[in-house]
Amino acid sequence: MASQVTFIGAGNMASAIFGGMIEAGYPATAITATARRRETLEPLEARYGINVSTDNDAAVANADVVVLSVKPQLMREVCERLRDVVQARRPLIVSVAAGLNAETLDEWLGGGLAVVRCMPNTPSLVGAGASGLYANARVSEQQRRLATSLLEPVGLVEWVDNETLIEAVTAVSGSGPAYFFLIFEALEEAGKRLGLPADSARRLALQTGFGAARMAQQSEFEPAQLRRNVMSPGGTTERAVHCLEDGGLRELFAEATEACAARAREMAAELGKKD
Ligand SMILES: NC(=O)C1=CN([C@@H]2O[C@H](COP(=O)(O)OP(=O)(O)OC[C@H]3O[C@@H](n4cnc5c(N)ncnc54)[C@H](O)[C@@H]3O)[C@@H](O)[C@H]2O)C=CC1
Ligand SMILES: O=C(O)[C@@H]1CCC=N1
Repeated sequence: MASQVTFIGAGNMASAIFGGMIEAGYPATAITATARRRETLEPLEARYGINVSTDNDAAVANADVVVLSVKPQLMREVCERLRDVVQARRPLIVSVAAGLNAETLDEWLGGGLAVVRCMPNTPSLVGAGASGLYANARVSEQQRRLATSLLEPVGLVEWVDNETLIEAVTAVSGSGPAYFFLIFEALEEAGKRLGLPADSARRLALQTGFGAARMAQQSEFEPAQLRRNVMSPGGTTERAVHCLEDGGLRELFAEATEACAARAREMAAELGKKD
């Protein structure tokens, strides 16, 4: 029988994950999602056929897995209210919240729990996500496989063996879609400045990003070689790439990802503060 999975906080990330699970054949009847208001839940119930509830305690009472998917700032209150029912049931806890470490979550939930910390990203909504996962010492091999099977339907799953690496995952793939959206915006603007109609510029930019990613995933060559293959000596790409390199693109990515990881650490310190 399928494990009973309860999502606390039926928002974007939760619906991406359970939507993917259902598409991959997971029984909707084994999935429950909660929110504060019924209006949030009704469309999800109608679309996916999952169980919905505004009562977090009741939704956790029979769960094998509890996916914590409310905003990080709400997590403490949500966890502390769930403490009794979680301690009675002791399900596998999976958190997708940014900047909250496994130990803090475990403490808020009363302690001694198997906790998987996951950093997914929004392309999970279209089945092309990338998630980094970390398991605390109480997570069994079978629970690891279960967590993998929940996340794999919406994209790539990468386990890390040190929790601090979740900050690096956040900097690369959790926040990463925003970097690429920014590049698409900039490329579209640049295309327009060169005279392309706006809609053509956007389509060309997006398809080029998609094509480059797909090609790099399928190719036997690494991205640097694929880039060199486009750069004919003395040609157009060489000029453009030198311009980006001279402008400090690599250093900017190093700085941006460091800033991102530092913010994740800051959030962990702020949110995990003891009273
Ligand atoms: N948006 C992103 O790119 C990413 C988000 N995350 C994490 O995912 C988590 C959720 O983010 P989103 O889905 O974007 O937020 P969201 O705002 O779409 O979803 C949160 C949901 O929680 C519900 N909620 C609020 N209080 C509740 C309570 N007391 N009980 C039950 N449900 C309650 C809200 O009604 C809402 O539906 C966050 O912790 C965030 O850090 C992680 C990776 C990427
Ligand atoms: O910006 C944030 O805090 C969240 C976590 C990763 C993506 N969005």
